[in-house]
Amino acid sequence: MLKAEPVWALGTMSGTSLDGVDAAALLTDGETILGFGPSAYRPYSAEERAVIRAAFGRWPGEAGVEAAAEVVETAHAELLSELLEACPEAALIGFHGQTLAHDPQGLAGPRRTHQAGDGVVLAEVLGRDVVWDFRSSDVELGGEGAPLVPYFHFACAKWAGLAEPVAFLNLGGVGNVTYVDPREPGPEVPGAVLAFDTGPANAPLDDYMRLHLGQATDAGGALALSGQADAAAVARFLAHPFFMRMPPKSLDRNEFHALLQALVAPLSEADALATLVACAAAAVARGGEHFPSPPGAVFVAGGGRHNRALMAALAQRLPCAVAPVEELELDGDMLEAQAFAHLAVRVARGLPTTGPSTTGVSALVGGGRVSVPQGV
Ligand SMILES: Nc1ncnc2c1ncn2[C@@H]1O[C@H](COP(=O)(O)OP(=O)(O)OP(=O)(O)O)[C@@H](O)[C@H]1O
Ligand SMILES: CC(=O)N[C@H]1[C@@H]2OC[C@@H](O2)[C@@H](O)[C@@H]1O[C@H](C)C(=O)O
Repeated sequence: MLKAEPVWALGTMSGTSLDGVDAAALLTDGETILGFGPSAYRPYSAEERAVIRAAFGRWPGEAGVEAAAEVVETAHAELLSELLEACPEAALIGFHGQTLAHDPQGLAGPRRTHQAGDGVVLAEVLGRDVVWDFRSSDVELGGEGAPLVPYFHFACAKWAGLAEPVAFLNLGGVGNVTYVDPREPGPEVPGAVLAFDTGPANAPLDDYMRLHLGQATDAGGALALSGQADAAAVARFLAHPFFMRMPPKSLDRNEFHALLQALVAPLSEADALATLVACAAAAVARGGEHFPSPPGAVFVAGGGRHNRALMAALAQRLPCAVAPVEELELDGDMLEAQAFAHLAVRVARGLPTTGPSTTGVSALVGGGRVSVPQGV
């Protein structure tokens, strides 16, 4: 176990959007952020993306999973070797892997979650201790296994010197939010954080663009901005049982796929995208009703903050200021990768990474396996 001195750690995220892998360096003792280091990004090629996409929804041992894991490991090994040249002092790596399937409620079989990519392989290749498989033990102990970034959001609020409750919103393929009260001493203290997935965010937009326009994304939200949201479709979306559940709660990337694509199928392309944007924003606003008190502001990270239609819809629906995390001098493209550096240090120090208020697990859990290079 590491001592409590701060160490440089690298963290990675390969998110549900499947655009590529983010990696970032962080100086932390697992509680306090002491500095941000270099970061790097490696997109997946179209071929690599297809291999991973073919394994979506699959569990270990099923067809295509090994090939997907190999793509994930290779991409991470390449990116992390590069980042280690910029930050050779990094002692530890937090490797999230790529979520292929997530069923913590056991809706389609046993309760389980599946991140492709083997930390043992990466530890050997990179010659560093690798912390990985962050979600399984939380799910095994009854939690949702997600979201995992909230304890890092708490550290970010402290780092930014905030003195009142705020929310951090990640708009990836799926959205997740953390209500943070930085007046509390630590994230594991009851009342310090409340976190949950808000609902689908960019995934339905990307899926629609790919299926109807042969493009990866609605850049800047331009097409959505030219359309009109269908209020009846948004109301039907909000009638989904997910929105009746109390947090903590989490989502599989594709849980809303069929419903949303069917709801917008009769609409024009611009109206369909405007409606999907309105659904993502409405889901966040619905989630905000669970906050114990109104936050001073919602700070947004993840690719969705580049979508002007989505940011405008959020500003319209939320009862407080909405701003990108850059307003706090944080990097909204690297926040998740930095979170896994922070979480790796927490695991190495034996500190919890999730708790009742973030995943619904009944006790504090330090989730993650540590693999040490054997040098063979
Ligand atoms: N310039 C842009 N304009 C509009 N949307 C964008 C832009 N840049 C990124 N996005 C959206 O953000 C998505 C990527 O966001 P991000 O990298 O935060 O997701 P992720 O980490 O893969 O997902 P998750 O957080 O759910 O795991 C893209 O797929 C796209 O939909
Ligand atoms: C199972 C899984 O990989 N979930 C992701 C996904 O993408 C966003 C949202 O859903 C979030 O809960 C989670 O990722 C972030 C990093 C988290 O665990 O905090």
